Amino acid sequence: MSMDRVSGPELVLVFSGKRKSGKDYITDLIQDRLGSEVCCILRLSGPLKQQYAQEHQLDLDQLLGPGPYKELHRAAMIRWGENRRNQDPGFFCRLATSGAQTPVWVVSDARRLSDLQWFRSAFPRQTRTVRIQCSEETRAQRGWSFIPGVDDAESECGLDSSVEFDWIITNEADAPSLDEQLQPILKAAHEAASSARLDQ
Ligand SMILES: Nc1ncnc2c1ncn2[C@@H]1O[C@H](COP(=O)(O)OP(=O)(O)O)[C@@H](O)[C@H]1O
Ligand SMILES: C[C@@](O)(CCOP(=O)(O)OP(=O)(O)O)CC(=O)O
Repeated sequence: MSMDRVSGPELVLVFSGKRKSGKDYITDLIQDRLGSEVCCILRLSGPLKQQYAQEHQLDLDQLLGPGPYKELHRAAMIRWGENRRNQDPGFFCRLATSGAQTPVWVVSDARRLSDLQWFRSAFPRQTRTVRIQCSEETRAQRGWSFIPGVDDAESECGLDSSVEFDWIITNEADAPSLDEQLQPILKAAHEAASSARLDQ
């Protein structure tokens, strides 16, 4: 089946959540369930890290991974990205989405109202928002500790209030299983994929 789509996505799932809440883990799981023909993961931090690594001679693979390396550079990357966004709020959204061709897009890391606004205005019919949440204890077990200038800044708190999410996922050991919680999202994705097939 050809996926050379020119018509844009059928569904755009925009994820947000604090660092170590599990955004990468859960969006990977969703892509696993849907397959890469149906679903691509778009990271707004992807083009940011790429450009930042190039300008500062850093190891891009390590910046993209979940380990401590990116934390060393996070505060400076936030400042660098904010400069860019202040000039053009859609800058990273446009770069991250250019070339995406699957019917379902999973955006793994919205952080600011301007990110949501960009997707809602570019894809008003297709955009749904998903919040991933968990306790600070769980985040700490995954390696998180509070850093002033990072955890109290817009990058982490920009979507804490005044957003009504379409779905909220609790990523904790004692919450219902992720498969169960992700069911309505996967259902919407399957529907979007079949309507894309009908359109072809
Ligand atoms: N439900 C889970 N089960 C097992 N490990 C998890 C789960 N959720 C997250 N993790 C692990 O916790 C760490 C942080 O998750 P990650 O997805 O990188 O968070 P974020 O992208 O929100 O910063 C990673 O090492 C990840 O594999
Ligand atoms: C400078 C950043 O883009 C770094 C984001 O890196 P990740 O998206 O990898 O972070 P977490 O998954 O939440 O740990 C943050 C920003 O404000 O743009």
